[in-house]
Amino acid sequence: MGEKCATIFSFMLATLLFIAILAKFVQNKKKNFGKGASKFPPGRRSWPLIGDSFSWYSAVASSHPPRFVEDQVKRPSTISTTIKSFFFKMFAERQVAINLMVNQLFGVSSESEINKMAQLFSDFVDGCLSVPIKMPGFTYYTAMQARETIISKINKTIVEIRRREAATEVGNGVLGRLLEEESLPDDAIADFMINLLFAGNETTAKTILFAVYFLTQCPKALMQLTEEQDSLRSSSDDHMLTWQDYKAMPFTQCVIDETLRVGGIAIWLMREAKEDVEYQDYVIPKGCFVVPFLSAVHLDENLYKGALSFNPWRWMDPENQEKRNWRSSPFYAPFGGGARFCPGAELARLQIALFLHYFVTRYRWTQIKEDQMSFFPSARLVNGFQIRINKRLDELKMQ
Ligand code: HEM
Repeated sequence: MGEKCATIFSFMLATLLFIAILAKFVQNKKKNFGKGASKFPPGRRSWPLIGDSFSWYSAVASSHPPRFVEDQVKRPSTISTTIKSFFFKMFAERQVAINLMVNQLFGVSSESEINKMAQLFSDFVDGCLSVPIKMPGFTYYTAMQARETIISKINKTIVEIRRREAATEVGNGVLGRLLEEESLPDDAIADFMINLLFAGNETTAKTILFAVYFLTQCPKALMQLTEEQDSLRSSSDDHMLTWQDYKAMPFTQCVIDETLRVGGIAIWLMREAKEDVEYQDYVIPKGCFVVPFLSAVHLDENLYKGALSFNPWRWMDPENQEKRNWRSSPFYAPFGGGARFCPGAELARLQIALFLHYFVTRYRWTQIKEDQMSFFPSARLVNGFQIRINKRLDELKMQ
């Protein structure tokens, strides 16, 4: 019953929000039109109230989200504006990633503490993309409760670290390091920690999943990557990778780039025009949502030949070297760009490379169920990517 009420409330609130956004949109449109030579960017304006939510949903739930942009944009254009409002809940298939993040950020190593924190964080993430109703029974309410508990735990840890005067000791994770910066107030530190947990949580884990998925579909790439990683392995006695090893993985880097191009988990970004923005002959009116649709660029056949296929060798082509610069290329931006560029990009790439190294040099696997990508409610493989993993024969012999 409670759940039913929550659904009705959610629906009503969503409808009200749609209307409010629409009203704002119409108001802005009126205000900005007929102001001279400037015009609205090309493309459909979408339906009243529902916007393009249905076509958006059907595109992102498929394995080819750029279809949304392809359907919208009648002639080539890099900008598409639309009204959108959608509420969705994320799936909870991220335990391992959360555990790792909790361990690294807070320096917590007790398993029960990590699990408790991970559960709280999972509740928090679920509520971040839900209808904001702060009443018991609603996901948002649970999330806000979880957030409070996380903050109070962070504050307790801060007090404890200070009491032990252990902030300089290695092992306190990012939290300990932040405390060394005495100028930061405690609530800013707590906020920063929560943001980091949120941003770094699923991203790397999902990209690793997609990398293994693509490699499974492309045995030739898997073989070349394994050869590269095997050669690095045999060159060091203790099997520990060094920074030099990391820098000597050209093909692995191509695999990472291609994974981020075909299966980049940030398929689009969200911005709001804070003022009228002029772009070429057009004006994007203040208040409009602007959606830079990254995957529409990454999967554009005009930019990438055979854009839909996983082809890591394309990044060896001298013609693609300029395009490849993920820090500044307008054609390849898996980590965003500009002021909000992902600060975890280098770390994520390193983690992916390390994972691939240890995975392919130690294990073999077989996919046991067909799968496909979907990007709703978040990037995932619809059947959970079921594989059977075995230790490599040479690994077994060494034991
Ligand atoms: C493959 C993994 C990752 C991908 C594809 C990715 C992608 C992105 C993208 C596209 C943005 C820009 C969002 C926007 O412009 O609205 C972003 C922002 C951000 N990312 Fe990542 N990210 C990854 C891993 C990480 C990791 C591991 C961390 C932290 C440990 C992290 C922390 C952040 C933060 C804090 C922001 C917000 C920056 C700001 O708003 O100023 N990311 N990420």
